[in-house]
Amino acid sequence: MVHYKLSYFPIRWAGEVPRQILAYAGQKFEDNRIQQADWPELKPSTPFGQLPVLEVDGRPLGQSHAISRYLARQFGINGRCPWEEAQVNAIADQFKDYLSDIRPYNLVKMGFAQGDADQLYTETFLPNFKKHYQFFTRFLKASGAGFLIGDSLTWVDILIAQHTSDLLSDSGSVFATKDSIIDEFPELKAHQKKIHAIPNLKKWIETRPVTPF
Ligand SMILES: N[C@@H](CCC(=O)N[C@@H](CS)C(=O)NCC(=O)O)C(=O)O
Repeated sequence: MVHYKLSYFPIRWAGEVPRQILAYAGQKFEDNRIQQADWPELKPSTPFGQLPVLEVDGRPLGQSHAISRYLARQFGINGRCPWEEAQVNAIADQFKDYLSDIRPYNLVKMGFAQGDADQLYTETFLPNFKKHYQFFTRFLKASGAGFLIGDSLTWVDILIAQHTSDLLSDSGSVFATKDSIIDEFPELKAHQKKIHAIPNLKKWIETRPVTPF
């Protein structure tokens, strides 16, 4: 049996989608959470000096989206044909652009930078959130099946549903916001509920370590 070891810091962030793909697939894996004090010694041995890293029978793979794509392909949630795979990649790349656009806000919310969180919320987060959730809504409407691409689950459903869930007012996340902003995107709200009701994902979410992001 293949041995999967996912190394990341003890937070959800970039490690959470690979973890959820493994959980969705019912795949046992080593959920290796690295404490900050242990990181400097480990860093030089990783492919790109960063985490997450997935080890597959000891072979390391870096970059969170590459890890997610690899796992998604193994477990049948990377799109059902080359066109769907390309669409999945497009959503994943667009999501990275979105994260890059809202990075100043995220860094302050996570406590990694100083700044006026309220001002960044209004000027940086909100316009970019609305812009991207309009894009994602179009994909959900085109699918008509409650998934972003095609008529079945792909890993970008897991990616976007986790982000939506972090924004909910009762999420316990540092990114929790007013429900009214999610209410403007009913398709995305229903999408999050649908994806997180998938039994293996529901179980993972209920039992995973509680962290602020
Ligand atoms: N593009 C990379 C970014 C990875 C990344 O930024 N990792 C951060 C944690 S989220 C990290 O390893 N920071 C520690 C360091 O750079 O020394 C990915 O998506 O995997």
